[in-house]
Amino acid sequence: MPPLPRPRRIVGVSTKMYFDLQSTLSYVRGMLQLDGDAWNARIDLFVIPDFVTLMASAEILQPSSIMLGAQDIFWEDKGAYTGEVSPLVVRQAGAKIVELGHAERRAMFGETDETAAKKAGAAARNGLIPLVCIGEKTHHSVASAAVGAAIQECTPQVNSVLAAVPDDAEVILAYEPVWAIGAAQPADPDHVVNVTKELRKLAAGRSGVTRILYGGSAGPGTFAKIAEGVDGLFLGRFAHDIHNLKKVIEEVGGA
Ligand SMILES: O=C[C@H](O)COP(=O)(O)O
Repeated sequence: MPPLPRPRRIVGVSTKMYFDLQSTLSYVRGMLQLDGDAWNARIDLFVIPDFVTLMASAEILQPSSIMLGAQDIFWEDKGAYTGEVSPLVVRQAGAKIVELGHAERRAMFGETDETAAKKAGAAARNGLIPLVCIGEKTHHSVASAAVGAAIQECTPQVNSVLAAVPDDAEVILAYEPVWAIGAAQPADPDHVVNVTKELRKLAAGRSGVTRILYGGSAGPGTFAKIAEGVDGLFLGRFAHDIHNLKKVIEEVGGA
């Protein structure tokens, strides 16, 4: 059987909790300046700021095709859940994407495959695209063992999410090996390609679009080395300089 056509490429950046309020808004304004360039026709672009700047970011991005995301949601839409953020409200605030299961939330805030899956279901129910972060915690020094171990650890992470969303719902999976997040450089390209090619098979029967991104110290120069396995990049620190983001967009968009 010939390989399925690959989905449209997509690049996004999370500000995590790196910026203060004004810095976030000026970064989002900077992204707006990039809109309308030649990449527009070829790739999708998104930004995931903190919750507090979500509505102001939505207003800035309103004239553009740049998609807005939130860094988390709760799995219920309304009720006595003090401190949680409703997927319904996130959608109403202008978000199209919601990031779930990031390694930092798994390590520090008790996120599990089960909670990420429940939140993914809530996202789809509210018309949000779940962007679920998956990845193995440790890196084996022998390359072949590292690939097998990563696939084994990531498979249940992917399957639990896919089981929780309708078959035709759009899903983004961000492969982020935990050991490559916040590092000096991204994971070895062969490792990323070998793991993501296998993970793509887990979603092969779905009717909804499933895109696979790489994240973890990615920046300019990363995409070309792993394009065989992924549909784009999910960026952190190295895209917080808007000039770097522009370079990545041009690389992924093929300009
Ligand atoms: O959300 C983005 C990823 O965790 C990557 O972050 P990083 O590029 O700063 O390592």
